[in-house]
Amino acid sequence: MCGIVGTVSAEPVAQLIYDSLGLLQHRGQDSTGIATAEGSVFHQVKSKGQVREAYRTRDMRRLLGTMGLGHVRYATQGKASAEEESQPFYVNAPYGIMLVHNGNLTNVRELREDLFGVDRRHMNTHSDTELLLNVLATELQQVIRGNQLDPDQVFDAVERVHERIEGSYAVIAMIAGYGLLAFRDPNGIRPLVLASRESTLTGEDWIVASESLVPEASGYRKVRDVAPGEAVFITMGGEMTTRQCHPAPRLIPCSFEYVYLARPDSTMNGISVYEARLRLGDALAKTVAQYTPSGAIDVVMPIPDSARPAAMQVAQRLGLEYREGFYKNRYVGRTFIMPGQKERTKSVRQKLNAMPSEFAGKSILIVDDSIVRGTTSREIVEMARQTGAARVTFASAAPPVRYPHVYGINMPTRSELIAHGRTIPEANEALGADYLVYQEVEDMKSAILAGQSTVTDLDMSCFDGRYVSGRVDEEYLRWVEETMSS
Ligand SMILES: O=P(O)(O)OC[C@H]1O[C@H](OP(=O)(O)OP(=O)(O)O)[C@H](O)[C@@H]1O
Ligand SMILES: NC(=O)CC[C@H](N)C(=O)O
Ligand SMILES: [Mg+2]
Repeated sequence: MCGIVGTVSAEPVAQLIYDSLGLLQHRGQDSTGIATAEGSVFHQVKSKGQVREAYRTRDMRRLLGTMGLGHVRYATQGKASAEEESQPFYVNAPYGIMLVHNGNLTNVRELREDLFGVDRRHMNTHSDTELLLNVLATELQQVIRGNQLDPDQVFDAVERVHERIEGSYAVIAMIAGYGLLAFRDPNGIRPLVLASRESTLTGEDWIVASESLVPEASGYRKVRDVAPGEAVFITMGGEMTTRQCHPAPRLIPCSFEYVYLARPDSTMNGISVYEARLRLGDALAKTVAQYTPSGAIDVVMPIPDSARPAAMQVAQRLGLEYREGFYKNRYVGRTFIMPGQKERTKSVRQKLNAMPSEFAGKSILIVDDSIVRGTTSREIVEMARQTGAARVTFASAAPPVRYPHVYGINMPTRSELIAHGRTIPEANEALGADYLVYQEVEDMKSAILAGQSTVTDLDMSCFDGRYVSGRVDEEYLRWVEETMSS
């Protein structure tokens, strides 16, 4: 997933970007970077790890300027540990462009060939973001007319970028001396919001970010979600222009944002993430009641953090007690987005501890938002048993994850997914619970989409194997499996 933010302001922006990245930390923990523009000079600081440890005071002092952008990375291509793949990426022509990207491109093989063979561009990393930046630079170079770059030329370039790249992308880029560009893929898979606040110098200060909680926390007013296919250009003087740059945009956002990725206090595409999670709990309660014998559950327990809203609703709907039996160490980050299975498994035990008094002799319904590799659930079931639970039922507020996610979440290999090629009883054998209940795919969709009409479809490819963009077929999935290790 990754978190991105960009801003044009009347005041220095480094601190605002740093604070925003802290708020987006849940979207990526591998590396982080900030770039600012002081006139037409870029300043940049990048570092491995999380935001709080990444920037020193002397780094912040160097980040001068009133336009800037930032990134927290959760790698989907290349290596999480590769410093040269951390973002932002920079290219010096035309003008000088600095770019951050949330998403994952699916036609990287063709892009790499064309960029080298036709455009004569050298790629120095395995990152798809480097490809994206070079496509943008090539297309911008093609459309430049006259001495001054204007928003129309920038939008023409984005139109051409949409024609060349496939997959998911929410992008923010700075063009040196000109302004800030933001655009979203024509399926609106990854999120991007636009917000502003009054400013004495420029009229308005602008911010674009992955999630709405970012501008809200800094006193900005959300203007709207950037539309699928749309591009926004904000000059360094604060003048904002937008244009739809795709002939047939559709809004098919990633369902996994609502299930797990996004913070619950964000609203995405008009849907409150928290409320969607509550509704996922309502729907799950019905399925739990259907598949478990009556009297089989004494208490409902969430796996902190992401499962709390759903678990609360399950308890309420089933008229059962809600208890917090797992204590979460707040200093350990998210497990699922860590690179490497060894680290993920170790982290579950460091992160969660079961309190025996909540388990001894009880029949527990453990609720999680999703089961992907089964790293968390396997450990949790074992911990519950070790602490004396009489019976363990496990329920997932998302359906079985049976297919790779190719749009920005690092689950590329089918064999690592606990539900791939397995029936639910077979998956449960691997988990070791007494009962295993999954949300139904259609129930998930109705729960997320309920009560609004802006979004009518969702990317649910990791649950149903239907990929909404580009050519994602068996051959491509095999190639990803061969080239990516997680
Ligand atoms: O089946 P798995 O491969 O273990 O993946 C699923 C688990 O990973 C996530 O938790 P994570 O610890 O990343 O974040 P959270 O604290 O927000 O729940 C998610 O909430 C599930 O608990
Ligand atoms: N999760 C993301 O959005 C990743 C962005 C990009 N594909 C990278 O690997 O850096
Ligand atoms: Mg979790």
